[in-house]
Amino acid sequence: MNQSKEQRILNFVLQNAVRGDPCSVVDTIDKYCSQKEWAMNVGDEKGKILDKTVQEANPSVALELGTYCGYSAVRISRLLKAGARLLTVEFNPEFAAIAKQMIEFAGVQDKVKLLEGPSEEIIPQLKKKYEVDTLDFVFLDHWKDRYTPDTILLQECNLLRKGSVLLADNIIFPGAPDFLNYVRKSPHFQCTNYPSHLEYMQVEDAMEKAVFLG
Ligand SMILES: CNc1ncnc2c1ncn2[C@@H]1O[C@H](/C=C/CNC(=O)c2cc(-c3ccc(F)cc3)cc(O)c2O)[C@H](F)[C@H]1O
Ligand SMILES: [Mg+2]
Repeated sequence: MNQSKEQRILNFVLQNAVRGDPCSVVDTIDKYCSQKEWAMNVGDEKGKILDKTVQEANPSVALELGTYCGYSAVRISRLLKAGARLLTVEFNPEFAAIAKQMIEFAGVQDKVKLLEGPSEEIIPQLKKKYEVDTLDFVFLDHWKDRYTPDTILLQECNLLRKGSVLLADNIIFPGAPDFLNYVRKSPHFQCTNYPSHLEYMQVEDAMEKAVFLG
């Protein structure tokens, strides 16, 4: 049975990156996806915006929705302080298996917990089952029409506190118009837009930061 694209990306990392070196894993995925096969990783240009936002937030507990191959999980976790952790959610078992191997190869498995299942089921479990009080940082990069319902769900589950930072990918392409509307119109969020480009392409894209005001 021939391999999936995601399996080919993982194999390229296993053969070309440096085990235990998250930066080399990130760079190797970018190399493969810019030269061989496009894939929906946040990429290096938007990745730099992600890096700055994570460093500014300096989270103790971070959540990612949509792990995919683990590119942004490795990218985020390499910046976390000692004792800080990233919970990343992925409901596709094949992608979860790839991401798990990617995270372990990068050597960040002690900082990252991959939660396999749909975000709408996992978010309500974060407090009791995963011992989360509130989230300091949330990266939204899963199905674009799920950004808004999951942002509402995070609030309903009391997982956001004054200053919690949400960062959403793909505001322009593929686009998340209802999310943009929701957070920009809400008195509970302070929004900032970061123009950029679609990963590995010369197509306009953007990220939106939405800080919860309580
Ligand atoms: C809904 N709840 C979920 N729970 C857990 N895991 C989930 C859930 N929903 C999805 N997943 C999981 O999260 C991932 C989904 C990522 C979706 N991302 C994109 O579609 C996306 C698309 C493009 C794109 C741009 C140009 C073009 F020509 C074609 C595509 C660019 C991007 O940067 C993207 O992020 C994963 F696949 C899915 O299993
Ligand atoms: Mg994306």
